[in-house]
Amino acid sequence: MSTPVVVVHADQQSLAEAVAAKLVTRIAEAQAQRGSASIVVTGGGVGTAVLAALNGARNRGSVDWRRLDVWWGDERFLPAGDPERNETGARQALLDHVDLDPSRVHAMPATDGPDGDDAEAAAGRYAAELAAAARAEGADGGAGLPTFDVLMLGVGPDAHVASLFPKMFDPSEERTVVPVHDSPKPPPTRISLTMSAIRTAREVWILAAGESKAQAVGLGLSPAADPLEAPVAGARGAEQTLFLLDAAAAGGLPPGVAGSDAP
Ligand SMILES: O=C(O)[C@H](O)[C@@H](O)[C@H](O)[C@H](O)COP(=O)(O)O
Repeated sequence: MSTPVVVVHADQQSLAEAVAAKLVTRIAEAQAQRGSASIVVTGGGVGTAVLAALNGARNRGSVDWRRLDVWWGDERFLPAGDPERNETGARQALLDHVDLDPSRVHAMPATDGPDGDDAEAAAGRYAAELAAAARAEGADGGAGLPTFDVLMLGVGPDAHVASLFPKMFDPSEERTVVPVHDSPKPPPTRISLTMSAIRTAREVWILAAGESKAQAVGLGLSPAADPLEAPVAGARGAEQTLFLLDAAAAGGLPPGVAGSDAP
């Protein structure tokens, strides 16, 4: 498990642009190394701003979009095309504007999909899609997950990540995808990767902007925090964990944790 590194940008827009440029670099590196790349995207304000910035990034031509897999960390369990779905926001911000292979865009199921409004079955279906990708990659160590080069997560003011809310998930859950009911953030029914699935990613990038996130970010970086109460404190990448923040979200860093200012 990697120790988090904190990078602070002036404001949300410069954060989004810097993360987008960095993402292009990581994707291009992964494609050079193993022929393809895989990212996990997140819903929410900053996550969507990053995808919009990626659409406008000067270096976006370095990505071979046909050799990119796009997965979701969580989804709001609503009908396809609903404006509240994370998929809808991601498509509008980026995915509809680049030449992706549609079979590599792995949206989470919608309530008008094959499982209807059965969130358990929909979560199981997504887990099966992940497991199939792991088998196709030939590198499945039994976890049922393909390689995730970069997994991005927004953070809630309550310190949730993906749809793992404080005291509402099982940190030792062995499944890779779970249904979530009675979410404190609307809508109430969601689908989410589990903490164990998140932690298999090579790199986990936590994205946060605004003063309302400062306390959650502080908890996420505090060695004393209990991940069950502050899920962001458990979100770590296998090789690297980055907290990519704007100045306001970096307002409550714990003692001894320094954020380096972005150049
Ligand atoms: O579907 C969702 O709501 C998310 O995936 C959720 O985990 C989100 O990323 C955070 O709540 C941050 O959202 P904001 O950046 O909008 O505050």
